[in-house]
Amino acid sequence: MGEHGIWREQMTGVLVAPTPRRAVNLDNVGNLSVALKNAVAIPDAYVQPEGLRPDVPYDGYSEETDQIPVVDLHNSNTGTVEERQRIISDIGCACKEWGFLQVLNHGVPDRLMQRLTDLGTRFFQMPAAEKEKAAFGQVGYEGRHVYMPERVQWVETLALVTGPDPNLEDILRVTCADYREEFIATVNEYIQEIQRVGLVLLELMAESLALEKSFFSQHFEKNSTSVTRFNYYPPCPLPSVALGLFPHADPNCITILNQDDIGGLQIRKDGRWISVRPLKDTLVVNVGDSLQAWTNGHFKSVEHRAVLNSVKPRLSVVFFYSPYAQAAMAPPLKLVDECHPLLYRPFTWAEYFPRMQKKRMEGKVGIDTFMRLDHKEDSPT
Ligand SMILES: O=C(O)CCC(=O)C(=O)O
Ligand SMILES: [Fe+2]
Repeated sequence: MGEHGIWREQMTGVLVAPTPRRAVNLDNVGNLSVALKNAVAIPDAYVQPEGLRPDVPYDGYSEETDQIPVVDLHNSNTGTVEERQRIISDIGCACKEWGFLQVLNHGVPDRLMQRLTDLGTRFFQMPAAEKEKAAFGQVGYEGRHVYMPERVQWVETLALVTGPDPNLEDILRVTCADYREEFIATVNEYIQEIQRVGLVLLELMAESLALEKSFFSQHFEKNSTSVTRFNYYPPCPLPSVALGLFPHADPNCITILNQDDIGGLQIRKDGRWISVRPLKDTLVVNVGDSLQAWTNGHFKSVEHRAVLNSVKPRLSVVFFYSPYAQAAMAPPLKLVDECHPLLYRPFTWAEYFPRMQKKRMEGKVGIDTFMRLDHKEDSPT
């Protein structure tokens, strides 16, 4: 069962202690300093080492923010050949250059997205004891995310296996009595919709690489592996020293994220952190490490992190999508040539996932450690 959640730590009074437990340098934090004027302290475990503290505040939007690719899927099925070709090419560029895009007109009803985020928020706003009834180690509720020894991420999560053997009903069995049925039905409805979007994206991605349209998607149609995770970031009195999620790349193939309108997701491009502006009714799409390897490095997984604000809680619902566990992710010959020598050996999700999980990776190095052909220390762990 879960240990202390963030809220419980607040209850202990640590967050309202009159004297800061650690001196915090508020220089160079831009407009966050205003919000931080009345800040007091947060538990030491949430204070990150200098090098990890966010150098860009959650709403520090820049020119680069506006260059993040936004692709309108409206004509992906019904448009002219040229319109469809344009979408394919935009998605291809986004996956090669950014590993990241936002998609509009994806077809998931706005009402459903809203209902899902409302129910997720309702879950996290329950008392700690209620949430902890849904804590089962790696799945379900987790109120304290220790990432490196002694370092904790300022987030609470609810992780649900949504494929191939969903555990949603088991996880919620003894909690959320008032809205359990509605929560389960809404998640199930959302999963149907988001899988459909995922398959469309995988088809467009394959076409952008001049592969058969079903090259990737055929391995997702039956028994795909998916986890859906609700991330809840309570307001943090000292957002310039804490982190919601440490920098990481997702290990799966593609990630589709539905978020509220607060903001806090940042991606790293060419060494710089860029704040992603939440766009209404838009889904965020990440290339994950497995797809980077499967495409022989033509697509890049994106390093990203979640930063905090001191005023409002934030919720994101993240769908991590991978093929069925035994599907061989082998780069196609078409993507291997003199300029692009074979980088990764074929692997399955069943093989990669447990290895990656055992070794907590920092930043964007997981796939290279385990699957890259020229990696020297690829020893079994
Ligand atoms: O909440 C976010 O914006 C990021 C979530 C994320 O990166 C993850 O859950 O892997
Ligand atoms: Fe992520």
